[in-house]
Amino acid sequence: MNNAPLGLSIQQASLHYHGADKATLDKLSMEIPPGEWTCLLGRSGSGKTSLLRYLAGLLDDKVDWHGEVKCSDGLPFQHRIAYMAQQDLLLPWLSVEDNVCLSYRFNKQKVTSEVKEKALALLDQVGLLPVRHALPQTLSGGMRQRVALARTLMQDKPFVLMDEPFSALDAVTRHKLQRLSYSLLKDKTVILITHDPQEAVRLAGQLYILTGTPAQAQRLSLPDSLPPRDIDADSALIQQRIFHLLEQDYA
Ligand SMILES: Nc1ncnc2c1ncn2[C@@H]1O[C@H](COP(=O)(O)OP(=O)(O)OP(=O)(O)O)[C@@H](O)[C@H]1O
Repeated sequence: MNNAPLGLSIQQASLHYHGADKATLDKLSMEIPPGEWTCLLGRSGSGKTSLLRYLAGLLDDKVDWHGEVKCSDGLPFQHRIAYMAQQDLLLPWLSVEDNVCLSYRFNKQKVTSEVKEKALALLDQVGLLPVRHALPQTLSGGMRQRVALARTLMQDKPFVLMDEPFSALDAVTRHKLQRLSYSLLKDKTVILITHDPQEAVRLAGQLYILTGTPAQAQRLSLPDSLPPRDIDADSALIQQRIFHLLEQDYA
């Protein structure tokens, strides 16, 4: 099987919730390059989550959608994505290890010894092997998001859609988890929604900001350095520009 990372092209997309007065997105175009992180910013309500949920196939019966979504290999996009949300969505009655294997249970696939081995290897990578039998409520927020990250990796999909997965964490834990996620998802094509300009500039291979009502996507340039970036003068300037664009859109 060819495991080369895949890209995605979204062209002239419009999304309109049934019964809503006007469209949420209109004429939105984005190029998502393979094997990179594409970060998506925008004021609250601009339509970031709607876009991701539509791509994940979660809005098919709720919206009218026009436009083209094309994978670089020409095959359908849906069913080839993993989704990681702000809430870790761990099942409280399952152990850490069983939560990581959840997609197998959902798909009624057997959790074989090979599957278990893979889950344990991933828990080791996210530093949670010692707590594999623990229940989620006994873990800190950062640990729970690491379980969610291991579960996302367990699904082994070429596309990973992340909706503010680090936003509830303290600054240091967030920083560590950004670095860990970036290294473990290195062969994946990631779309990350964030409200944090610093996080966006740190992780983005590509940066879009949704502006206007209905929203369109505007691409911003990034420093020449490779992500994950440290804060320097160039990245601070881009953060400033993001703030400026967001402020204008809130006005
Ligand atoms: N099920 C729904 N039916 C009708 N309108 C909806 C529905 N879900 C969201 N919307 C509307 O679509 C718009 C975009 O919402 P969305 O949650 O995608 O924005 P967002 O940019 O992700 O916001 P935030 O940053 O606050 O999470 C909002 O005006 C919202 O009220």
